[in-house]
Amino acid sequence: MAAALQLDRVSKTYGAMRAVENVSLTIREGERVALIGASGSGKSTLIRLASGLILADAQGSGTGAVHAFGIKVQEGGRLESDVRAARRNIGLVFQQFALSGRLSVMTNVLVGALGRMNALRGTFGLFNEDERRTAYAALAEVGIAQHAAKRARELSGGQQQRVAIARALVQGARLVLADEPIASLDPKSAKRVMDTLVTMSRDHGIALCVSLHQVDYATAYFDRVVAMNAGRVVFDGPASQINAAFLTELYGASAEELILPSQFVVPAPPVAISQSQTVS
Ligand SMILES: Nc1ncnc2c1ncn2[C@@H]1O[C@H](COP(=O)(O)OP(=O)(O)OP(=O)(O)O)[C@@H](O)[C@H]1O
Repeated sequence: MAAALQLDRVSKTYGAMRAVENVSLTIREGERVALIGASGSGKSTLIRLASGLILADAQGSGTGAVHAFGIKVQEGGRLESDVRAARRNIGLVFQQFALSGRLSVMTNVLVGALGRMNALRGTFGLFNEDERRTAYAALAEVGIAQHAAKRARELSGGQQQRVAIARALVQGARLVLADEPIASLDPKSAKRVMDTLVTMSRDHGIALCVSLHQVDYATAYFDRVVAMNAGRVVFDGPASQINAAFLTELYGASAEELILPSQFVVPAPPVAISQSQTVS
């Protein structure tokens, strides 16, 4: 079975800055991975490389390759000519909500269906009844169907993130890459968004890779944690091995950024987000 995501010796340089250095990483179908690391460690760059939004350094054939479900995204510093085929399987959720604020919530979610529509229907946004039903069901699943007719910009940050998650569902994404999806949110909204992401992943078997500043969320919601430092993967293993001492050892002076603030209340364990629970 092809991996949901496979990065093979991928690097990215900006001028003299090695943002990502020789990273190889495999995420299996349905697997949930948290990506942690201090500011500037390369998390966002890695997610952008994985989705083909930016090109890796050219390093000769056989290196710098990214595949999603066996379909090539890029290799050797070149984007695959039919990158749309790979992107169809990849849903993206960003820190800044990446919705069209003046369009309705419903239309923003329907955008997820564009990749499967023919050019004419897509250009004019001629969504059919089936697509509208699917979009409404996705909005209901993330708990914001009641806001379907509102403009996206009228929603709170957390609600907008849930619109982006509904859009990934409508897209039929089998892998969701989320780049600091809770960084701009208050703790209650952040927890709700994390619950929604993990529930979506569980219920639909969608692989999930989420970059997070908050180590507490990484360990509470994910079995596998990948930690980055200065563009390199410096830890890839079970969340249970992550503790304050480990982080201090691993990150030295920048550990403070990663260690839980003492007043933080750890969110409910996965049992609270089991399949039987619907997101409200
Ligand atoms: N477009 C760019 N041009 C130049 N340098 C960049 C660019 N994007 C990222 N960098 C640099 O690459 C390094 C990695 O950045 P990246 O945004 O991937 O880190 P990050 O771990 O996601 O950080 P944060 O948690 O603060 O978002 C940083 O030193 C950053 O300044």
